[in-house]
Amino acid sequence: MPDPTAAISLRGIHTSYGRRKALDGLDLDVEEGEFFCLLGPSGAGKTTTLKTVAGLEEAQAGTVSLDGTDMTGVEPYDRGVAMCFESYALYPHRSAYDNLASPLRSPRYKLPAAEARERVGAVADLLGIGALLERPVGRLSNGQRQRVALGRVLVRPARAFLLDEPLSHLDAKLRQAMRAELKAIGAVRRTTTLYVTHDSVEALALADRIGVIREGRIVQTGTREEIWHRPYDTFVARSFGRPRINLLPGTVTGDGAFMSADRFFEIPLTSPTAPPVRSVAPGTAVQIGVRPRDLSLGSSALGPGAIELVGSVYITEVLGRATEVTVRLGGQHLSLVVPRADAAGLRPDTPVRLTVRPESLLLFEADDAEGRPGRRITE
Ligand SMILES: Nc1ncnc2c1ncn2[C@@H]1O[C@H](COP(=O)(O)OP(=O)(O)OP(=O)(O)O)[C@@H](O)[C@H]1O
Repeated sequence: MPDPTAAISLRGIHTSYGRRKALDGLDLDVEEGEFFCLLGPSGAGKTTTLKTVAGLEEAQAGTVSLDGTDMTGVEPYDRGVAMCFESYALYPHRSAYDNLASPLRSPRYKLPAAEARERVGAVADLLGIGALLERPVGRLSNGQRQRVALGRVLVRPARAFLLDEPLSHLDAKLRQAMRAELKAIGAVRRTTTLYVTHDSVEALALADRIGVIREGRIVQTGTREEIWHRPYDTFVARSFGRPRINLLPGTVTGDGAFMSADRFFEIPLTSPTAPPVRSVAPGTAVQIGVRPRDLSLGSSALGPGAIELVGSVYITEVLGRATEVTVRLGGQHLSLVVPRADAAGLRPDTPVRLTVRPESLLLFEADDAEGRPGRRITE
């Protein structure tokens, strides 16, 4: 059943292009006024989801409801959503102002000229293109054009904005600045926004909630905290955080510890502060997950109760003010990120002690033979 209170509600959406499944029973609810990021790798079905909401793509099965109303048979134009594509269509010979104002001249809005001017001015200022309004779009940089394209969506009075990777053509610095501005626009307008990205940093920065999509289905929906601390499976865990979460294969022992696959090290799973583990039969193949920033060098850094591991340095790599240290533990590698000063003097083969708090450990089922990601076992 669609959620009648949700601004956007999708149920059981199936879409195929020929024999290729793009959406495979997708369910999604975006609440009124929410900034919702749909995150997933290339080909996961993100653009198809947006097009389905906009009515540009007809699903073979499933329902789309907007504000509780079933959209079956409703034309895109009448759905009241504004969509911005990654590839943007602008009028190159017309000014940025004209490009921004033209949607407001459509019979749908017919805004009084003064109000249209005011809306265009406000959006242009937010997007940092206020000074470029007189210039023909053909003479703007790619980044500036992308902002005009985004502006064309944001000027419209819409029940929802559908944005497909709108920052993808911007350089890193501008992306960061625009993220903050987009967040501000969201907060001011309180217009429901469904935002597609494959960039987890962007999703974490912008979203009220995130939906992680894989192979045409939503794997997990949650706030950034829920998704970070309680990832549904190893796919979601790997999708967030750079360097990536360490996932080491092993088994569960009879006395409730994790034993690495090469039997080189053991990690207790029953410390008083460790998250409870669903009961797993001894011998079950599992993976232990530890994020690189949750590991420290030296035995005392994390206080009493921390778990200690002993290995040797494999390689170090400076990442600005921090250093990524890859440590060899028997046959496996574990990556940690430490302040640069802590890594000074580390050379390949230097013996090191690592510590981690029990509460930072995540336990997952093993990924299965077909590559299906293992689900989280820790509560
Ligand atoms: N018009 C089309 N014809 C054939 N196959 C398509 C078409 N549009 C999408 N697909 C396929 O459907 C699947 C989902 O595509 P979609 O564009 O929704 O993914 P995406 O998550 O947006 O990816 P990207 O980040 O690369 O844009 C892919 O396998 C894609 O190749």
